[in-house]
Amino acid sequence: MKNILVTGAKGQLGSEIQELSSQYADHYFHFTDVAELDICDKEAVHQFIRTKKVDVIINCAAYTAVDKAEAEAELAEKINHTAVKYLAEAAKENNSSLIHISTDYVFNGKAFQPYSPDYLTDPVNRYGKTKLQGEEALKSINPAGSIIIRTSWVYSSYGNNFVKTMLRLGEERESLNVIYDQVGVPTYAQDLARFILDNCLKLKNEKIETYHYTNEGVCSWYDFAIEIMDMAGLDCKVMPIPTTAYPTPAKRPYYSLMDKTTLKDDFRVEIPYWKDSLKNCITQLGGQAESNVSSSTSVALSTSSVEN
Ligand SMILES: NC(=O)C1=CN([C@@H]2O[C@H](COP(=O)(O)OP(=O)(O)OC[C@H]3O[C@@H](n4cnc5c(N)ncnc54)[C@H](OP(=O)(O)O)[C@@H]3O)[C@@H](O)[C@H]2O)C=CC1
Ligand SMILES: Cc1cn([C@H]2C[C@H](O)[C@@H](COP(=O)(O)OP(=O)(O)O[C@H]3O[C@@H](C)C(=O)[C@@H](O)[C@H]3O)O2)c(=O)[nH]c1=O
Repeated sequence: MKNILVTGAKGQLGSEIQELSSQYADHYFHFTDVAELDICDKEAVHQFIRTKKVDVIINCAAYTAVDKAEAEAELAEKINHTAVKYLAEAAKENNSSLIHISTDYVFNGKAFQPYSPDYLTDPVNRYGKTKLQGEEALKSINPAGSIIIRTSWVYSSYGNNFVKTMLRLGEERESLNVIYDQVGVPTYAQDLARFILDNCLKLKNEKIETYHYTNEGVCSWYDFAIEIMDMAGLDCKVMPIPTTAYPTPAKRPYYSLMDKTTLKDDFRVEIPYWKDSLKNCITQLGGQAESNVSSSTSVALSTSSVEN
């Protein structure tokens, strides 16, 4: 039996872990979000981990608003860096392991083959910079049995994400411009949650390992949007545009593919193809919709009923 603390439990990944947790009844879970445990509160973090005798911390808490982070750099830095340091220090003191989640946005997007976990990092925006600072803090403190899992383009039926944005805009508009020259891999938070719960609760490594977990395959945001509209049965026409035609406060990496070889070798896992997982999520959204909107006939109709 492991005593597990999940931070940021109301976010996409935290919610998926929460939903799956009943299938892992041999463990005890503490689900906390900022109201129950603010990870920026050093004393509260130390006290929680010490008094609850936490064995494993799954840090799903983060500042994830990529564009807003350009203006709120200090807050992003506090949550994505300083708080990770507090969690790592508390983990080290209490012999707990820390499973920390990071991002493809630590890379600069200029590569042309998938980034290995030890490839040179060089974030192009504030969010990526603060996430990299968090990784570095964790590595230097090095609590035993801890890992960093970098993932990308996460979506879920919970929280806010690209899939739910596309479903909403797809209902509201006849056409939509979406960037075709940024490529990466969408990741269904439920798949990542399952991977963590199945594989990461009993790690024994002495030195922090960094792994990459995304769904299989590759696409651009444009391809992703086309597939979302198609699977949801929406008529909205998706038009491909270059990054230059969609100015945003934060730059995004053009190329975000990450090499999963070491994760697959070490954990012997099969990872779902992105389109199969997207279908599962859209089906789930449809199911949630039907229970919320009695006259709903399509998945797309329903997204606002589950939007935060
Ligand atoms: N979303 C994505 O596309 C990707 C995410 N990641 C990483 O995966 C991890 C999980 O992401 P995801 O589930 O999407 O994130 P979400 O933004 O959905 O969830 C993060 C949660 O953390 C909470 N939180 C914020 N500040 C604090 C705090 N001080 N103390 C405790 N909780 C806090 C948020 O609350 P509130 O909403 O109130 O701020 C929210 O509930 C993060 O580390 C993220 O960087 C990596 C790649 C892609
Ligand atoms: C809404 C919209 C977005 N886009 C583009 C902008 C951007 O390049 C891309 C994705 O936009 P979003 O703002 O939804 O996604 P973004 O917030 O950049 O997503 C990132 O979030 C963080 C937390 C991560 O860690 C990353 O892995 C990644 O998932 O799509 C369009 O081209 N058209 C549109 O209508």
